[in-house]
Amino acid sequence: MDLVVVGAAIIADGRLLTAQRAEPPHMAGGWELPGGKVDPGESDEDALVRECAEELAVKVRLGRRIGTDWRLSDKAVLRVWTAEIVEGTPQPLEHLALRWLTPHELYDVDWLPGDRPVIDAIADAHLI
Ligand SMILES: Nc1nc2c([nH]c(=O)n2[C@H]2C[C@H](O)[C@@H](COP(=O)(O)OP(=O)(O)OP(=O)(O)O)O2)c(=O)[nH]1
Repeated sequence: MDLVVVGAAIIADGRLLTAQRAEPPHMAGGWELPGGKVDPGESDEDALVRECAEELAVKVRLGRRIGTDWRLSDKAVLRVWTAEIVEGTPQPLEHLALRWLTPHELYDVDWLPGDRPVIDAIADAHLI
């Protein structure tokens, strides 16, 4: 069974929120979608709402799924949903930094390799 990682494409005012990883060392400094691993027995959607609360101190409402399973490695897949913030202002509680990217800035950060096709899909579908 693949390990499932869930990620949120949080969009507000035509911008996409991205977060800079603090660890592990080989990923630190790379930019990703907020999210994390689904716990045993937890639904993907519940995990994503929980991770956004833990990492960003915001309550999110999930929207549509972006694509299907995006392969991260031979053992893990990434599943992504659009999301909107319904409560709070994002704080980098577990990240080095946060950035809101306009469509023009979408490729200005050093995305984790696994995220690049997802960002392409977001751009192609004009989700921001
Ligand atoms: N959250 C997130 N993780 C990603 C993305 N792209 C990507 O390759 N990953 C990788 C990085 C990590 O190896 C893994 C997610 O692990 P994590 O450390 O964020 O998960 P977690 O919060 O549940 O952490 P932990 O309980 O293991 O400490 O997936 C992404 O866009 N968002």
